[in-house]
Amino acid sequence: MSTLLECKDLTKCYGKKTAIDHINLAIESGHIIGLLGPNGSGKTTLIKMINGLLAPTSGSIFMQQNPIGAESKKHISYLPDHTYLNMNERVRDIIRYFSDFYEDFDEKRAYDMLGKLQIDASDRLKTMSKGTKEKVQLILVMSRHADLYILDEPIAGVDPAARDFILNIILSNYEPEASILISTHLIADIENILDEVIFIDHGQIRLTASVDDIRMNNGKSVDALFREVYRC
Ligand SMILES: Nc1ncnc2c1ncn2[C@@H]1O[C@H](COP(=O)(O)OP(=O)(O)OP(=O)(O)O)[C@@H](O)[C@H]1O
Repeated sequence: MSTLLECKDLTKCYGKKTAIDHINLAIESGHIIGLLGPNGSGKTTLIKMINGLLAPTSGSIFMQQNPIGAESKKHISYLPDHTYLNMNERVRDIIRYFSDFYEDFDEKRAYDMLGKLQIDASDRLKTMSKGTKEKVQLILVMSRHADLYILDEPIAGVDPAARDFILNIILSNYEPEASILISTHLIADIENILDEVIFIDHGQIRLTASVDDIRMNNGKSVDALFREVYRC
């Protein structure tokens, strides 16, 4: 096990608003980590900085000892909270673009997952339901052989019956040495696949713990602990 990602004294301000407040964080390889926090706690801001889409106000981020940049992007597969795909495209054409763009993209894996979810690769995105579009985007992201997968709300639009199936697809399509950082409000649905959680609040880390420790020490599920910690 080695450190994949490190945030050192990381801060992001939007004008006078501090969205991320002097965060220190390390993500080890081979773990599935839930990034959990209430609305506006800073999850998406943190994720965007890790993906090089926002510049920190101060502090630094290192991916495999390198600062965030072109090299780190080769090793991070990112599912954003909003789609960036062209809705007019057919799935098979998008797969071809991804295959051309990312050296680590595995077309066979993408078609296997599409088949399991009975999604027709000749369909255009704009003809699909919101949940199916989300499944396609998740498949694209999980079809890369990345070292770190960052999923911002991966199952929000997927119906409850399909969620377990999607989670299994996530689990069966990443290498044991890779890590997955998942931001979600659907904690109860996802906590069974998590190894660790990070609770974030007002841009600060409130708790980092293994899911087993939470269950043993608190006698609670992660969902129950979250509701207790963040009770309004
Ligand atoms: N572009 C922006 N300009 C100004 N303030 C912003 C901007 N983006 C986010 N913020 C503020 O930064 C804080 C953190 O927002 P962020 O979107 O990172 O939270 P989040 O935890 O992802 O929220 P949610 O769970 O609702 O998606 C919030 O107070 C938000 O209003």
